[in-house]
Amino acid sequence: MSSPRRSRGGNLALLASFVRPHRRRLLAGLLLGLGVAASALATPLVTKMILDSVSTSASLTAPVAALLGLLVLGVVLGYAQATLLGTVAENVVLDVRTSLVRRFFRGRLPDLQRRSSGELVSRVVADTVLLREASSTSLVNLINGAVSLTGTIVLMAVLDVPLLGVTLAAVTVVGLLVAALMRPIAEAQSRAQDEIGKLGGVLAAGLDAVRTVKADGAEDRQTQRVVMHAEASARHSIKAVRTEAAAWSAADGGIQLAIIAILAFGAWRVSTGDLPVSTLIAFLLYAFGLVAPVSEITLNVTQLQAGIAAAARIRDAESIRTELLDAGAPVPAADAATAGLSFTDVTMTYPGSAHPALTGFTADIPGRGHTALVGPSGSGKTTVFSLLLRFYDPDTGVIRLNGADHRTLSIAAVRHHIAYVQQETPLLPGSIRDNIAFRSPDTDDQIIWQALDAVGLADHVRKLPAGLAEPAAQAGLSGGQRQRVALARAIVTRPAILLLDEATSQLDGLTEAAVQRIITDLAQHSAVITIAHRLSTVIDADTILLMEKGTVRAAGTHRDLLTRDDLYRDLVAALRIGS
Ligand SMILES: Nc1ncnc2c1ncn2[C@@H]1O[C@H](COP(=O)(O)OP(=O)(O)OP(=O)(O)O)[C@@H](O)[C@H]1O
Repeated sequence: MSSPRRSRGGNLALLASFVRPHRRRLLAGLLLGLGVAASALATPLVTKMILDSVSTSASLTAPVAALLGLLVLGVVLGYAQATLLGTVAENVVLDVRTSLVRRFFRGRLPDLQRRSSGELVSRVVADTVLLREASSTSLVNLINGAVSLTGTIVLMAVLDVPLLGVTLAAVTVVGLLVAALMRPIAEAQSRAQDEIGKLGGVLAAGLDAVRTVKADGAEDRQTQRVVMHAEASARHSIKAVRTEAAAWSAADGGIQLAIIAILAFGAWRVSTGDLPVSTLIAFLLYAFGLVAPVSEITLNVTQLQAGIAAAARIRDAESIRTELLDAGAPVPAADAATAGLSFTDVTMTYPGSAHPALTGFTADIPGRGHTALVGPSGSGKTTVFSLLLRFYDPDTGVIRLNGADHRTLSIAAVRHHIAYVQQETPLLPGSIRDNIAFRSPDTDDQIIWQALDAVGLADHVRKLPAGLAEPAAQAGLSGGQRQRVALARAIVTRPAILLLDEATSQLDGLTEAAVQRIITDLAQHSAVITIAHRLSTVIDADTILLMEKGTVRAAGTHRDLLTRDDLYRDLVAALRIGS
């Protein structure tokens, strides 16, 4: 995704919006910077006083002391400014990182799925670094540089107007040249960062699928796909660096040329008696002093531009809409008449999709018992789960939970009511304990061990060097064991509804038996809804909902459907789940 391009004014306002919460400290940083600039500006004037004292044989003590005082003042104020601005910069980065990460985890699924996770990671990791300099140091240094430049020019005017004319001519030419180079630099920097975002996306996807990449011998091709973006980024960055170097050289060369012109013109005026030598020396000191603000302005404008582009990308990531997790009513208590779930004529089309995933889906699922969803690929089984978890809302129709319209309930309350075991069960960061007590981190170890026992993993975990504290990623868990960890996570919460998307593969005998036991056990007091992929699961289901093209084609028990539905018979035969 390329970053949005806006007007310069709009971009500066965008950058300012990140800085606004820190404006007081930024202002203090600016004032300290002005102090540094003032002490630097006063130095040549005091130098002139010393030179004049030499010719008039006056005491040198006061001007030398003033010079030392200015030196100490400059150093102290400079130190204070650097630490203050550095702290502001880190705080801006921390604020942005915190708000982005919060937004990503609270983001609506459709918005998140439109972006690659690698790109989102690069927003938090890389773009915030560019924002750091721009949002504090560059902004303040730019103002300091401009003030120093103006101050230097004013003091030059006080010293000698004809020499100032030479200086201004040089500064104007340099300024115009540098300004012309700024836009190409900004564009190249922005393109380089866009490529880094894409690189993050391709790299993360490739690493997620590293087993497939290796099995298919695609290491080099995959590397090339990532490196292609790194190369493109480097190409744009090199272009930016070259143009920046041209801007620097123009600025530096222009000022050096001005100094030579001042020296030649000034020396001639000294020789004609129009200019005292001390004035020429003071003027030259100011001319040398011009190098610093001019290069400061050049450097900070380029940094500011990079930061502005990063700010635009960060704001774009912030357009991910968040879920209002707590708005709405709690889930009503179940009574005999209303307990469970009902779908009435539910239709749902994924954003951007031409065909509905569910159409006229109607079903009643009791508050207790095992309901299995069976159907061909793409028939809408996962979509039913996504609607129940409120990852999406139906376009039309009503879902009721214990009699209450699902949409009037708070998302947090609905999800609290449900445990979800995905087909692909990624391990979460942290230990085995963290993975199982994910929903309630203070769950008692005894309950965790019971859950591990129920899924047949207790012996395996006991043998791990750190037991429950073993980092999950290092615990050497097979696909089936990972699904059992997810099952253990689901049952420690004693959910009112368990959604289980059964693994199509990876189920060893032990896992299959554990799944079976848990379904039977939980179904005594909860609604267990499975997307069933094996015979043992469907045979035991109290009700099977046979789905086709986003709707319920038939409902009944395994035996029922075997006798009366061709599609079910075909599915049973094709999946080899039938007897
Ligand atoms: N995020 C999405 N965006 C657009 N269309 C989607 C999305 N997810 C699913 N679909 C489409 O919605 C329809 C139903 O998909 P769903 O995943 O619910 O089917 P399923 O029965 O679970 O399939 P499977 O058994 O293969 O997992 C399919 O046509 C699918 O292509």
